[in-house]
Amino acid sequence: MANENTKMNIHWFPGHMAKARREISEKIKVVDIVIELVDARAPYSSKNPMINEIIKNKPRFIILTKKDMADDQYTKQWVQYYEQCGYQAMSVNLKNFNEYQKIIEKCRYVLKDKMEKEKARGLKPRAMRAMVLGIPNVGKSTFINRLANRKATVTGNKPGVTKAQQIIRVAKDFELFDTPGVLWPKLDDAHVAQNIALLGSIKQSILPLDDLFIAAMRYLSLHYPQLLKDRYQLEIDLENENWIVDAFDHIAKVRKIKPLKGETDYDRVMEVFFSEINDGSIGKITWEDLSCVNV
Ligand SMILES: Nc1nc2c(ncn2[C@@H]2O[C@H](COP(=O)(O)OP(=O)(O)OP(=O)(O)O)[C@@H](O)[C@H]2O)c(=O)[nH]1
Repeated sequence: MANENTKMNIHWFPGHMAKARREISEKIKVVDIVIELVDARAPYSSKNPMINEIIKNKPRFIILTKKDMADDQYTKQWVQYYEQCGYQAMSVNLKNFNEYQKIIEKCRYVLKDKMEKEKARGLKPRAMRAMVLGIPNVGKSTFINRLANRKATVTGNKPGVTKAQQIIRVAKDFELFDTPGVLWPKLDDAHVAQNIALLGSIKQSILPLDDLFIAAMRYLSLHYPQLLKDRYQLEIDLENENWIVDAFDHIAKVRKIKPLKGETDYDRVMEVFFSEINDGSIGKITWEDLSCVNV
């Protein structure tokens, strides 16, 4: 995920949020369906907290990306949950996904009534129009590029849309904004900030790294002890008050990290650990279950 690191520099200030919101609110007027991307490894934390207010009551299709890096069991539960909430939902690995027709078909299904009503009112038949939204790093560009498949024709600016935005036609009856709406995560919530730092959607270093390390280790020891055992031959006993120091020392030993001035090189241990979390080499991990939606 080396190229992800270059993308983690977004700092959201109130001005940025207001601008993003304004831009999306403007575009949304000419959109029939919103395709919202969230990261399957933390579907709640990778959602924008104000999405409902921003997109109002537009039909929504929620796509959980990076399912190849998430826990399949949790992913299934999250997809079911969104379906129960009345949305279309699907999990994908965008690196190996070629069923974009399926996505277009689902959009057609959702918009069938609307399009038929327009036809019955004598309006000229037109293509459905979609817009992709999501917080940084969830796969928006990958999704748009693949869906557009480069062959897409640029249909140009439409009335009511600012100049820089282009709408591309990706099927006879399906159009898409060529740039995604970038939304902010709920960074004032410590649980969310930690999760999205672990996903690589914000710079890990904007949080106290040792807190992030402790939270991640605690979570893994409770939910994925086998992954820690397989990757680092590490078994954590949270009852032991020294568990975190032991974990640092153990990983340093297993990864042959040289001591610094006679002490475990804690920074290097964290660097190794976070990079293995980011590139998925520790295993398929989901950082939150459905219990967080009631928070
Ligand atoms: N393993 C895996 N990687 C993915 C998937 N989808 C996207 N990626 C990777 O995630 C990184 C971010 O993807 P982008 O498409 O640039 O994400 P974005 O949402 O446009 O990011 P911003 O431009 O920061 O808003 C890239 O390295 C992609 O290759 C997926 O389903 N699985």
